[in-house]
Amino acid sequence: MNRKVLTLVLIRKLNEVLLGYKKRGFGVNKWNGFGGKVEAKEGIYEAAARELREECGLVVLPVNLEKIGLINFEFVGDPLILEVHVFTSTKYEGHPFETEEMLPKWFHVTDIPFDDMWVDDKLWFPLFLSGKKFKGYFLFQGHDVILKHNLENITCF
Ligand SMILES: CNc1ncnc2c1ncn2[C@@H]1O[C@H](COP(=O)(O)OP(=O)(O)OP(=O)(O)O)[C@@H](O)[C@H]1O
Repeated sequence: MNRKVLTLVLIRKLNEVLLGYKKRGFGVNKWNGFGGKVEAKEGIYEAAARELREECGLVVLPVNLEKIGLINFEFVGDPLILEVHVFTSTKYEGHPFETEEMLPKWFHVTDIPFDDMWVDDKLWFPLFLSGKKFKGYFLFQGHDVILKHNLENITCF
């Protein structure tokens, strides 16, 4: 089984979450957190901080990232498992700006654009928004249909 390790960073203010509109590549035209592939010889926290900076200019120290989720995604017909490590942080520097990859925007927690996000987000975002940690698995058929999933609350990583 092949695995690709990815990061996903959700920056939070009291009542808002920073999302980015993906302009190219995997998940194009969807709102999502910031993230991407962990490179060889790079730690997962460092990778998360690097991707955030590359995609919207915000600077976060790896120690200020809190790991809140681990999700494995499988796509029917594809042997590659996406292992996504989800982080949050309220401690960042800078102001988000548009890059070649993402258009950042703050969303109120009651106004998350689920209809224009990955369909799994609707299931685990409520856990994130209520400060819970979770592990999950999603089996996708194509990019829009979830055939099977499980999601569990955990107390710590
Ligand atoms: C299937 N359901 C999903 N639900 C929510 N989020 C998902 C996701 N599947 C992937 N993601 C996230 O989408 C980003 C892809 O990032 P992306 O820049 O395309 O990755 P990668 O570094 O491989 O790109 P390049 O190969 O360098 O172009 C990355 O944050 C990853 O965690």
